[in-house]
Amino acid sequence: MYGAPLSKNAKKIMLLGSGELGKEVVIEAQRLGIETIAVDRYAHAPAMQVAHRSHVINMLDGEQLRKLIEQERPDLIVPEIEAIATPVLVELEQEGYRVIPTATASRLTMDREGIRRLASETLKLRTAKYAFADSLEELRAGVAEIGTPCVIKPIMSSSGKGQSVCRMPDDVEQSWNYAMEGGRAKNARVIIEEFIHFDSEITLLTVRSVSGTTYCEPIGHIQKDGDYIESWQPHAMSTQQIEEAQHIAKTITDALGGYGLYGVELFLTKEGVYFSEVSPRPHDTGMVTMATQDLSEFALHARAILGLPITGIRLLTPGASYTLKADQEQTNYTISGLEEALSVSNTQVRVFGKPETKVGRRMAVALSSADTVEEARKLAKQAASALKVNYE
Ligand SMILES: Nc1ncnc2c1ncn2[C@@H]1O[C@H](COP(=O)(O)OP(=O)(O)OP(=O)(O)O)[C@@H](O)[C@H]1O
Ligand SMILES: NCC(=O)N[C@@H]1O[C@H](COP(=O)([O-])[O-])[C@@H](O)[C@H]1O
Ligand SMILES: [Mg+2]
Repeated sequence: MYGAPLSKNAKKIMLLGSGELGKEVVIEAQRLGIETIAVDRYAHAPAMQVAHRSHVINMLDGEQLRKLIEQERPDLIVPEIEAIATPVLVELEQEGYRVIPTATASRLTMDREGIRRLASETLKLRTAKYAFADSLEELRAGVAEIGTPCVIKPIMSSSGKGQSVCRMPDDVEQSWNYAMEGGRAKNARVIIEEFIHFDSEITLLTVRSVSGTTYCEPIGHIQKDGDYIESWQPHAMSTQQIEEAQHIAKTITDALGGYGLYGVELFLTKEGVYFSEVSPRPHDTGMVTMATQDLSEFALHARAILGLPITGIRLLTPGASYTLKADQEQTNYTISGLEEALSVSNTQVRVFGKPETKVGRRMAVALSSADTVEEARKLAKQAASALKVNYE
């Protein structure tokens, strides 16, 4: 039971992080008559453009974060990125605020160490071998222990920022410097992971709601430099692989708890399924569900966090997504080619409206459906290739 947005009985959600994923969550929440507040580190972020109001703060600054939450008093605090002062969210939860899915889930997934130790050491899930390092010297020792090739990532980063593959011991210094430039927080800690030669990788979207735990059909994807380029649904898997994937997803999401949609990232190998990481929120590769499912991952997240039932998730058609990325840093840009992209059959485009481009920044995505995944992938790629970022 709640009133109209902006009225005294409104139900308010506050998004911490306001990128392309949050923009769709805001749209879905508004379809249910929710008042939405978008927060991020910069103005005119995508979700801010559709929310009722917005704030620009440094979300890694606990004082600023607490002050804003106490001023707005949202019913639900909905983290949309990792880089947030999560200890403050833990305190606020103890004081009676609701954090989605839980403050502990956002604290543990804020950095790669918390979630990796939970998955591997506490829950005994199969993961790549790993070590941590706080300095170049420790990194050399970590690489010697794990062996090459290995993957080196800042413990707090996303979309592949600061991530590199270290192919031989001589690469260590370059990987260290790259990680130091790419990390989100000024934290000089990295994870070293054994390189897994997987056959394919998937995201298993897993929803925890008042109706229980439900899984979407698996989403296959291809990543380049640690960031997703292309995804499709459903990804062909054996019954045994599906069972193993769902078991891992259930184990990790039960441990993290709460209501909401999780993106469980898994590697499929000959030796079995590996847990890679988990987002306690909609996943970038899951944007494909806007073209494939009756309820997209964003609609599912909105329903779940509001405590509303989810009686089933229907895959209506195979589909695919393909991203458009910028390759320069500019404040003035245009996107061209929409006419051509939308001439591709069964295709939609989402333009995020980010105010600036950066090298490798995702600016839009093409979404296509077809009778087969192969055909959908071709269409989405064709549409995305027609789009172009132009700079002044
Ligand atoms: N140990 C590994 N072995 C092989 N490939 C890996 C490994 N770790 C990461 N990768 C590759 O890099 C991609 C990105 O890694 P990861 O998901 O850890 O980074 P991220 O920055 O958290 O990305 P995102 O925020 O987009 O999920 C993976 O999807 C996979 O393709
Ligand atoms: N892999 C996580 C992911 O895709 N997150 C999405 O990207 C935004 C940041 O984009 P930006 O770096 O372009 O501002 C986040 O706000 C979220 O929507
Ligand atoms: Mg990932």
